[in-house]
Amino acid sequence: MPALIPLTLQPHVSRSEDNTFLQNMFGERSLQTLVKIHEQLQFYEERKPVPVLDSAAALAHESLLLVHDTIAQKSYDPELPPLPDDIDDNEDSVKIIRLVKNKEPLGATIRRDDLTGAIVVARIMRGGAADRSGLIHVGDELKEVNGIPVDDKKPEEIIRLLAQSQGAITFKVIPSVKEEEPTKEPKVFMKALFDYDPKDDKAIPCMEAGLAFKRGSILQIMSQDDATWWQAKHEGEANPRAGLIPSKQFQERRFALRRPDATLPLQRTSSRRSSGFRRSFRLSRRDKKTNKSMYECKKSEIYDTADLPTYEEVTTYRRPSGAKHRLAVLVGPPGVGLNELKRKLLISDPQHFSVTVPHTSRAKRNQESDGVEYHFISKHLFETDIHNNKFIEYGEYKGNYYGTAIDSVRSVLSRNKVCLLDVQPHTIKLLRTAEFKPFVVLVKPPAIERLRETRMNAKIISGKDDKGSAKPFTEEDFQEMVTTAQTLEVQHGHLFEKIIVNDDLSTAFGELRGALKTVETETHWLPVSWTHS
Ligand SMILES: Nc1ncnc2c1ncn2[C@@H]1O[C@H](COP(=O)(O)OP(=O)(O)OP(=O)(O)O)[C@@H](O)[C@H]1O
Repeated sequence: MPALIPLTLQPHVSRSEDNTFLQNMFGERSLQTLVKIHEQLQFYEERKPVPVLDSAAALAHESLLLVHDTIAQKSYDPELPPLPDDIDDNEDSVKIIRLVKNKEPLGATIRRDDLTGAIVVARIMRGGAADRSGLIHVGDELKEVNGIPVDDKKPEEIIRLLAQSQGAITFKVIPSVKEEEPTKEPKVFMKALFDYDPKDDKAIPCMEAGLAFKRGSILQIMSQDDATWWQAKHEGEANPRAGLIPSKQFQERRFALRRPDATLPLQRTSSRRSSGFRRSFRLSRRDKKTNKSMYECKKSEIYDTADLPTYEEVTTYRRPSGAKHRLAVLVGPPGVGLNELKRKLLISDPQHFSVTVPHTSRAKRNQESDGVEYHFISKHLFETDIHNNKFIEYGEYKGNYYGTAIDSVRSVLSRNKVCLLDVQPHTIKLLRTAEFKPFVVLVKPPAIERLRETRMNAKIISGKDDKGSAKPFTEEDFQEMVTTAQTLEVQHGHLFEKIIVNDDLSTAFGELRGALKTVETETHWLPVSWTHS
């Protein structure tokens, strides 16, 4: 039934199409409902109704918020019809997108398609403005920005155009046929083993989209879709926007190319002494005369080319109560004070800390007991054990072998004690297993001026002669300590979870003890591979 046109309007309606239009409009049910609501409201307004419930105002407020929330949670993106398969190039169906952009970047990168020459969206940064809008997708072809055609523009020019625009930006795009699958927030965390600054990276497709980080940073990897550029953000960072970082594979390749010397054997930092693995033996020895340079390193010091430090996947770990402790590994240049720090730890809590008992093939002396100063074994057995890789480190001095057996470490750990072990840096990688979960600390010397001040009365056990006599530090010792520490940090920095400067001894000791306490009791990051053995 045609609706009636109000009388007041009738004289103005002369054309038949106007008449049809008005009839249709007044015939619409929604309009009629609105008019009815309007009339009811007017009716009640005049009667000034009293609320039925005292809490009516609060209820109304709550309902309003509920309605707001319901609406806010709904997606009102326009549902575009899928593109037909037989899309004609000359008849591109375009999509007009209007985004309101504040100061943050758009969060998308573009490139010129080699084949078609078109400007296409190369990637969408997770959590960025473009991603959150859900309207722009990888592969979309960009035709216009704010009405300016971009076909003939270089990607850099377009980026500039985008960076300059504030507020609403209108894009005209030809949507890519394949739309990206929405993915769940990934839970992959990587510890960065190198420093990275996109400003120094010529290869990055968009410097502004890069994410800078330092060695030791924990990164949440948001996307590994691209083989060369991952998307990541700093762990715990509230901002959902991801940045570009080089992928593990790509960075490894770059490191391998950048460091042709990586395959060369390491230069010994000191020809004077083969420092390091004598140390873990010395603490448990009473015979102080025959220590030090008596051991010759037998393990290879070849730099492992597989050790290109990029990223290591990590996860959170908290030592279950009663579980074995992580192995506490100390590394540092000769004379820096590792022995002193271990001694202080042992004295501070002998029930809690312990060291390994070394093995030797030399004959037991009268005052010695097997298993106290050393485990005394035959030369033949020592050689068999070497052959069977039973030693973490071993050496030979005056025809006798000395070494730290892996089982000695196990023995300390199985007594539920923290095992303090100091090793040569190249040994660390043998210990990096789920069983030992080594917590590796580098002890560094302070600046040389401070060494001169603090070590005035200290003595270094000289390795120049075989007697191992203790002598005051020389200027050369200090210099060597500083340069060795620098080399250690450059070559093995990625292996250290903690770096302590041994300036004031009690401060350094406090720091070391605090760090050990933290790994014993608190949640921290650990390589994923160590958590499922
Ligand atoms: N912070 C410090 N301040 C002053 N003296 C120190 C400090 N740390 C260590 N020393 C002293 O320096 C000397 C060398 O220390 P220590 O023997 O512990 O070194 P080390 O790292 O074990 O060296 P190496 O393995 O080459 O023997 C000792 O006399 C020690 O008391």
